[in-house]
Amino acid sequence: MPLKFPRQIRFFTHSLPGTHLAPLNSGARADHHSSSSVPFLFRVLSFRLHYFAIGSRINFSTRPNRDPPEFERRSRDGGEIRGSRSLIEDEEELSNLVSDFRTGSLRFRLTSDDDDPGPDMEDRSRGRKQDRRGIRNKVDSFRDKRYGDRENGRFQGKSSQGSFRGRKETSLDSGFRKDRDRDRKDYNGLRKREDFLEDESSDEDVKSLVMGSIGNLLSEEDEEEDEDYEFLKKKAASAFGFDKEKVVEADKARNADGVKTSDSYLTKTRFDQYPLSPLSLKAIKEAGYETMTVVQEATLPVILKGRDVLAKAKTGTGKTVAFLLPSIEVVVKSPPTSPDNKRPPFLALVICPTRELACQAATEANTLLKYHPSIGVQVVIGGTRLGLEQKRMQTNPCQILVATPGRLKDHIENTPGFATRLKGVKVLVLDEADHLLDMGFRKDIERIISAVPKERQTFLFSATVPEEVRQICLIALRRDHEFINCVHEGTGETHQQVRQMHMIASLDRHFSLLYTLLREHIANNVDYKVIVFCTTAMVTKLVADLLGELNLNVREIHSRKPQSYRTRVSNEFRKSKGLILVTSDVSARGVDYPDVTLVLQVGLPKDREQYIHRLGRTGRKGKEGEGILLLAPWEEYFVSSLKDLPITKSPLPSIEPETIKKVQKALCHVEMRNKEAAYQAWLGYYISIKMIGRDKDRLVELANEFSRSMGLDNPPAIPKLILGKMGLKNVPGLRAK
Ligand SMILES: Nc1ncnc2c1ncn2[C@@H]1O[C@H](COP(=O)(O)OP(=O)(O)OP(=O)(O)O)[C@@H](O)[C@H]1O
Repeated sequence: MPLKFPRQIRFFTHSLPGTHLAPLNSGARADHHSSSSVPFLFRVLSFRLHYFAIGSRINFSTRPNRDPPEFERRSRDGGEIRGSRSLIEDEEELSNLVSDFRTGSLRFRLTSDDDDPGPDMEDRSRGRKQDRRGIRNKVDSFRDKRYGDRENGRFQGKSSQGSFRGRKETSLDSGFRKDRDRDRKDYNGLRKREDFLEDESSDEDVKSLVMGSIGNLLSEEDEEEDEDYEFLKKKAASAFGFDKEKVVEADKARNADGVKTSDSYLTKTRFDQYPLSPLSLKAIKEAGYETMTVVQEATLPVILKGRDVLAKAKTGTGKTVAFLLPSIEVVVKSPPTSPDNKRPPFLALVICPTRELACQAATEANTLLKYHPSIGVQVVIGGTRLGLEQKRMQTNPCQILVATPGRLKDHIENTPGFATRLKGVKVLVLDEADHLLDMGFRKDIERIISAVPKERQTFLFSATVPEEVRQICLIALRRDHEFINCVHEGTGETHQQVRQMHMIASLDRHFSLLYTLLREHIANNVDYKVIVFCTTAMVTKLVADLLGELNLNVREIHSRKPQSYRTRVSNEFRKSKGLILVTSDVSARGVDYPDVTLVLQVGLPKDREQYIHRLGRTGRKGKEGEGILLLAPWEEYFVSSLKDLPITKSPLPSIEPETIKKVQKALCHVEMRNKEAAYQAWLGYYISIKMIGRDKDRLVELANEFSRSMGLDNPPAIPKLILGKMGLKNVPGLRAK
């Protein structure tokens, strides 16, 4: 039975609540963390799509607000999936559909308007109206089915009060609108992203295919449905009794008092003004932390009261200490476990998105624990042998565990006694929460949340809080959690003391330009310390090789390097000056390299958040810094997503003919196989970017431009199998082997 899954599936978004059905008080926590009780729908919703359609048509849509580039306009065809069922009836089916998207196992055919014009506009509009009615009924019946039994209990009243009231409503609505306006972000949640891919998989191409295909599906703009969308949002909120977060705008409050400026990261509040353990205070002092940073001052009192917290604060402003310090307090206050206990409980669990970040958090924890000899920290991360970690955890019992999600899940499933130890968790921290919740980690996080007790305190910290995070709050945080926003509205999420520029140059000039910019920076900064971000691991390798050939002092970090190497280089870069680190997004978030003078981003960052986090490697702790984003003309559209940030277009520095020759010569020395790998990875990356990847012919033209920029007359041949996986079979301009 044929089923058409055309373009317009629209999901509910953040406004749907999950488990937060009870008024919260300290004694009524038990329900609030159950991931199992979270309807699947909410997890689907977290993809930030709006679910409208029922009947025989399921439509996907995002709402792009920018004019697409020329080549995109040409191919604004959307895409249609044909499947074999005609109705998504319930959560399970929806779940299957989405997990099929995730795994790419769903077999679908993309058709263009040319080969299948679909219904005319009038029909579509009629269809939509029916769909809207359908979804209204769906919301009602979903609520009744799931929560009918609670209507007479604590849930009752919440729905009648509604949740979109007063300031909270305004804040959420405007935030939501802003988010909708960022069209690509609306389906970012559906794409496994590069840094995750790099960390977790070697098969970038397959995943790129999945990303690209999904991107194609989520392309249609449809402004007509605003009204219904609003209706549904309110209806859903009312149906599920969703309370909005409390927004504590720390900077704003202080500005009003005239005490400090929005960009000052330190406050006058001392740590000893709070009831912290004297041993922690001693360690804090020794670490050189005299007063609290803004985020520490804003979150500590709330956390010490026992509340869950979602905190947003700019990069490099001390979020790690902000969540570790109160976590340590919880451990200090817990009764000691018997030394005979073979499986002593973990009391605090910190989850970080990358290995580097996990190691860094553990190091900070050890600094704060200096005078708590009885409290131990362990790190479990990918890239090391599971068995070694198992042994380490057995021989060095610890109360604080810092982990990356994938490896943590591995231990839950494979390490005897591990799950039991997790049952002791009193504090759960999700660091860089938004990144953790990128689709690739979402399932792991859900699994982890279901493995720790419901009765616990939870903190989510990040410099960026997109919609996905708000949705995961529903399953991770208690309903009475506070959203502490330390980013003063209007200042943007980046630091004022970091000068941001973007430059637009054709691809063939990128390498020479990069070299020129680095040379200039080095000449002007004796203690230069530069991070160059590249789009993929293999492009990173290529750029590092090239800069090395040009005799610059370069190190590289990306997922294709062994973990031991990554750790060594990371430590070296942390301590050094006069060094350039060329890296993929594995270094984009959270990594605390002091005194970075310049962050140079070459090519399109995967999204606005990633741009902000990458830039955040400079200007830390109130220091000055500089950021340059180098794009090709066809990537310039991305800059509009940064329009609220103080980034300006910079003229291009002149490139000496000598420089061009030197770079060309250096390129000749870069190994051919590295160029081939970079070319393939480049294609894989850009095919996942909707604005670029969906016009395959144009994409290949651009890839071949990239190939020429590496000094190749002919683009490298790509194995047929990979071309097939990338959906690029028979695209003119490609060479197959
Ligand atoms: N109260 C404090 N006083 C001075 N320095 C501090 C204080 N708290 C933390 N720091 C230092 O500030 C630096 C940045 O902290 P951290 O890495 O936690 O920032 P972050 O906000 O998590 O950044 P990102 O968003 O990039 O992850 C670290 O070197 C840390 O040791």
